[in-house]
Amino acid sequence: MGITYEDFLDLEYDPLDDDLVCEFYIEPADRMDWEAAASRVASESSNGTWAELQVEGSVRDLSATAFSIDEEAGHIEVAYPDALFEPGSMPQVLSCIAGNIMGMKAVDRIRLLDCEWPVTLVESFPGPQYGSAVKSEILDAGDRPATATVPKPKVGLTTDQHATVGYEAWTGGVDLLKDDENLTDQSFNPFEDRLTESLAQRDRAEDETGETKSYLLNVTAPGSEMLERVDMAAEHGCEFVMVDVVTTGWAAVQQVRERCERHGLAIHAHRAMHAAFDRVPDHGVSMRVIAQIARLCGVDHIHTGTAGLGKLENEDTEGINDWLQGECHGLTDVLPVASGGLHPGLLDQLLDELGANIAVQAGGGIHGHPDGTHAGAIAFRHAVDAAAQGHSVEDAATDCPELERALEKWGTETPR
Ligand SMILES: O=C(COP(=O)(O)O)[C@H](O)[C@H](O)COP(=O)(O)O
Ligand SMILES: [Mg+2]
Repeated sequence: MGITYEDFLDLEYDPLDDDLVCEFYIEPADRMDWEAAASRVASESSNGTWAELQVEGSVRDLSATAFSIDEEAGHIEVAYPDALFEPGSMPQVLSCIAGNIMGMKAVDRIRLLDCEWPVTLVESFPGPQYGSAVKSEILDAGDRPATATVPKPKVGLTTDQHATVGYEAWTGGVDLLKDDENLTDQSFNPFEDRLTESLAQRDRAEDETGETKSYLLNVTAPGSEMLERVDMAAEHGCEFVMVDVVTTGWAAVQQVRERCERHGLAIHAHRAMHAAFDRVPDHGVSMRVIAQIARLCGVDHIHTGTAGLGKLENEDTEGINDWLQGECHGLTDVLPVASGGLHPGLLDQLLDELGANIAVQAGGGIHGHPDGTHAGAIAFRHAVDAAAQGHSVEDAATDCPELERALEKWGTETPR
């Protein structure tokens, strides 16, 4: 029996409960009508190809089905049979639903917009260990956002300078020191030295403030080295690790998740490079899907933007955050991180948009304070506390000179 790509289309098909259903935006190529393009997407992303194939037996059980086409919206839906996927392997799932189809000539543009994950596939992934519960299980953030800061300049500080910035920020009220996305193990600030010296300053800050403080240590590294860094974090008493999830790749994230399970370490996902996939609105993979992948793989926090208030392009943050903290076959939720161009003057607007069950991160918005890091941290934390109680940052500034100075410098505007 011969199959061609037309066999991957059935507009009467009703997806099974254990099908993975993916929604794509597509622009069919000139020579392709909508049905042919939708079929080619289903075919190439499951087990077909451009040529007619002679196949026997159960091969067809692995074929995907394009079952809905909305030409006006440019959206199609494709149902993938559970048997197509290797349980628990995110690389293999993505090699299907975001693989060759991203570059095939049958479509001029294609964007994976959203996935409906079936319980069978969801249960094959660990999901987060803590999720937003880190705010109370590890930190003292309670009902307010967790706060974090990245030393700036993002790389170049010595280990001593880095740890000192941490001390200044922690004693100013920030919960978490965070490495920047490209700070790993460089000669000017070696990984293990940074870990031990920062944690020594963390201990000092905890003694002085009586608050729990911790460190989002960037363990990003090739293969087994990254796992060794996770072990070092645990050995030295750190409660978190940070991973650049897109540049390391999802198989590596899954390995880190497995290692972190052993140590009870929470995972902070930095998403550097995501914009290569999600910034151009008519092609690639949406941040919504990247966030879904990250939750399945088991990160506890992930950057999802600032609802347009910060310095970076943001997709539909609210929809992503709602999914990350919504029900999905019993998966633990994920704490969304708002970061990128934030400063104290934006925090009431930010919480109006995103609520308080988030983490908020500021680098320049703390270290760029006219009176330095410690004052910047005081201003940031005071603004967070006030915003979490529904007060404006202007009102909050009346009893916080450091916040008043921050507002004098940055006002309540988005930076450019
Ligand atoms: O270092 C920062 C922000 O520093 P600053 O506070 O100085 O802007 C983060 O890398 C960005 O937030 C990443 O972007 P996103 O959070 O959108 O992934
Ligand atoms: Mg950064």
